[in-house]
Amino acid sequence: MSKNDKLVIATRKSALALWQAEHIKARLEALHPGLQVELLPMSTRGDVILDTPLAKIGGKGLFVKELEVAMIEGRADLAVHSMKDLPVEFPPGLELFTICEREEPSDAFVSNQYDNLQQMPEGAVVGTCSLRRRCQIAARFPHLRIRDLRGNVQTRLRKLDEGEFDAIILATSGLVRLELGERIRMRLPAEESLPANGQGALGIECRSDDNRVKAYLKPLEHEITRICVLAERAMNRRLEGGCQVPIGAFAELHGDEIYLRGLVGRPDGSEIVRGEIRGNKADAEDLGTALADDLLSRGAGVILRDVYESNEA
Ligand SMILES: NCc1[nH]cc(CCC(=O)O)c1CC(=O)O
Repeated sequence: MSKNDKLVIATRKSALALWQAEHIKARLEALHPGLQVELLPMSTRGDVILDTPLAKIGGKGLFVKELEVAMIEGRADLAVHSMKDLPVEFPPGLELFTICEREEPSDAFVSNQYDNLQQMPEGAVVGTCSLRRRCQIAARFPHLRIRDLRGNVQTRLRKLDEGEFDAIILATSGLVRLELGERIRMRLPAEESLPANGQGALGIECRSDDNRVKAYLKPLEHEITRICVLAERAMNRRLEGGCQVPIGAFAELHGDEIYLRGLVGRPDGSEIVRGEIRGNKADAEDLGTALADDLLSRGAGVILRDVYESNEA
């Protein structure tokens, strides 16, 4: 780590992505005096195609491809991702090196009229683009109408304020990062809305062979978060679930014990298979895989097959 060294962070241009990149830049510069960190803001295909549900246009990878090319070509050294949005696999030459401390993992209920979902009357409209949120709300509140809501955090709030929706559901961490936490009327407990794997945690991707960059990133690693997120992602990997299927996965660490909860459901909420598992933190990935197998054996396998078949038809 020489004096006057420089790192470049490839980032999307949404307010949340820029906040996340700035946050990591500030942490790196505070940790390593003399290090200079620059942002390289880029548009990705996922940002350009705004009017189609994500599941239909190829899913999460769309938001990271351009950033990864920039790292492979050496125009950037790292990329900061929401762990939730990251595909399970990485291209050759790149890896997820750092998992940073998780902030609030919950989903947030945002409305200008209501304090919570329970208060909403027959036919009221809830906006979300996440099948996972849709499924869990539809199962508990069949009298509500759920409509697709895409766009970045500000766009979604604008659509709420313009009256297109009576309430919307967003990730708590995204709102808090953008200093919009006061818009939250209720943080949904995990029993009501089990979060997505990795929700609330940031991950940093870099070149596998770049020890200079890795040395700078090392102190940002948060072991507890890594253990939890590894268990959650292992569950998703075993389910081979993309974003066409509602899947929730949420791990907590109590001492050395992991408590992992998972669910697989039908998008209309007509069926949800839930499970949980406890075990030692050393076995994080095995626990995730075991919970996935348990869910598959109790009906999740049928749901996954049905959803994929109906997509192909
Ligand atoms: N899918 C969009 C996305 N990706 C990450 C976050 C912010 C929360 C996080 O870091 O997990 C959000 C917004 C949201 O879901 O409301």
